[in-house]
Amino acid sequence: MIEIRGLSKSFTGQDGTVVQALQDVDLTVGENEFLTVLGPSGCGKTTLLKAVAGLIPWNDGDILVEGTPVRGPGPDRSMVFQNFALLPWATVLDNVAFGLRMRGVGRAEREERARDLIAMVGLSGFETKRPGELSGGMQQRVGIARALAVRPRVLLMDEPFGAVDEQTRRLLQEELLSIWEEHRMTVVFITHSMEEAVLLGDRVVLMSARPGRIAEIVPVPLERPRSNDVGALERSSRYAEITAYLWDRLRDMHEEHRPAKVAG
Ligand SMILES: Nc1ncnc2c1ncn2[C@@H]1O[C@H](COP(=O)(O)OP(=O)(O)OP(=O)(O)O)[C@@H](O)[C@H]1O
Repeated sequence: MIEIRGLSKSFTGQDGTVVQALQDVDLTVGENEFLTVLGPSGCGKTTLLKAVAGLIPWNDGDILVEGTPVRGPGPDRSMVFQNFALLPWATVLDNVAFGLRMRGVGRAEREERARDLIAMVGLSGFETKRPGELSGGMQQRVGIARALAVRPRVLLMDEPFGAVDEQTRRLLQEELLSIWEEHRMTVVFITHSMEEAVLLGDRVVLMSARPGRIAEIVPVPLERPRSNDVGALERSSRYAEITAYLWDRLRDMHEEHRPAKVAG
């Protein structure tokens, strides 16, 4: 579904220093797979996602989505950002319908589709509100509805639940799981939370510190559907085993990058 081959990306800062954000990344994401990505801060997770979204150019390598090389953004891919990135002056309805409007979908159809999506994310009744009038969790629901409005084959999520409280995060995780269970699409989901990575993912990609590479891919053989009893899943021994393994691996990766102690 998504094939990333030999992807490298560097940034040149204003002072001329070059930061190698990604180096030789190979990754294949399966059709309708839910892939979660974990890695230390600054290892290039967002850069990887933006490249797949077609939002930034890269130096080397190829990205193919359903066999077609990525050359820029497209209706087959939608992105959900951590900071919601909604239009502050537009209503919930207009925010959700925005992508459809850009694609020339007529008003009646886009509003109908937007209303359905608003209902799907539990925001019926808030159509005429503006983002500033909503809580963080509600704003992220709008972000998700907006991303889904164009019926993408690929949903790219950059730490979407990082800015909301724990309870809201849990609700959003369950909602996302149930939307994905019903509508199936390929999801690449970045998170800083090991628990979240395991709870949601079919596989967890561990990225190493800069320059970002794929350190390991850990399968998550937990049963699906998972949305109906996330609590039971978290209490299972298999869940505990996988999260413990990820902890160990991330600790090892951290140790590898710690400067060696000087003797004496
Ligand atoms: N536009 C840019 N210009 C210069 N450097 C950049 C730019 N975008 C990212 N970088 C650098 O590239 C590296 C990777 O950044 P990226 O945001 O992809 O990391 P990340 O893994 O998503 O981090 P975090 O987990 O903290 O969000 C970082 O060192 C960052 O400073």
